[in-house]
Amino acid sequence: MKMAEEVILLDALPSSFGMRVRIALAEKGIQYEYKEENLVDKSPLLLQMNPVHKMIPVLIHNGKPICESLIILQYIDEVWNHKSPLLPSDPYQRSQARFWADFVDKKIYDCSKRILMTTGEVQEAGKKEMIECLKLLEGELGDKLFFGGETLRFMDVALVPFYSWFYSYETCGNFSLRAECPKLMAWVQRCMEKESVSKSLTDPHKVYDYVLQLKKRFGVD
Ligand SMILES: N[C@@H](CCC(=O)N[C@@H](CS)C(=O)NCC(=O)O)C(=O)O
Repeated sequence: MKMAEEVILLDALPSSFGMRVRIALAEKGIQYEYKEENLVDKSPLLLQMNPVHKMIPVLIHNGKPICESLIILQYIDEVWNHKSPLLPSDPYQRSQARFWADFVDKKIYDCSKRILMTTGEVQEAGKKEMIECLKLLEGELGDKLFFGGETLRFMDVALVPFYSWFYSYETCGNFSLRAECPKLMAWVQRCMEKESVSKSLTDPHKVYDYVLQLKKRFGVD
């Protein structure tokens, strides 16, 4: 890394989107300063660096902010292109990795919210759709070791943080994702063998504590 590079990550431990950035920085071997944000009392720095969405994660590289986790991953890949490429060089393969990462953002997050923050029929529909989505992802993984093929790439980094939330989905939804999606679980284990992943993922029980706080705050039981 060049001298005088300053890399700061504004993040919150339970955030899957933040975990993505932590994994990418670890894959690239980038030293950075981690700053935990309190999302119910956001810092002036976060409001200044992400005035549009006021959300974490934000990567601040030499004073300049980059927002939105998937955009941050692409930025990291372009700036630190000396090792561990996240996106493939072939344009079609790149488009496919981006497509599936976008699918995760459009579907998985939405199903999670229904599983964690609703009850009854809405929650049931969320559970059903989550299983459908994960099975679809299993199909895309096929017999490959990783979504990126032989090694961890963009789509793996985009998806694996949600594993930290699986325990909460299963506990709140009273169902077993592990039983439904064994191939995906085997992929999670392969990802977890990488230090960049195991060190970046937040303990599922800590995520669950956070979920319980959220439920209390929003009056969901
Ligand atoms: N699309 C965004 C989502 C980021 C996001 O949802 N961040 C949440 C925490 S997980 C946040 O900062 N929430 C604060 C708020 O909504 O006020 C990304 O990929 O970075």
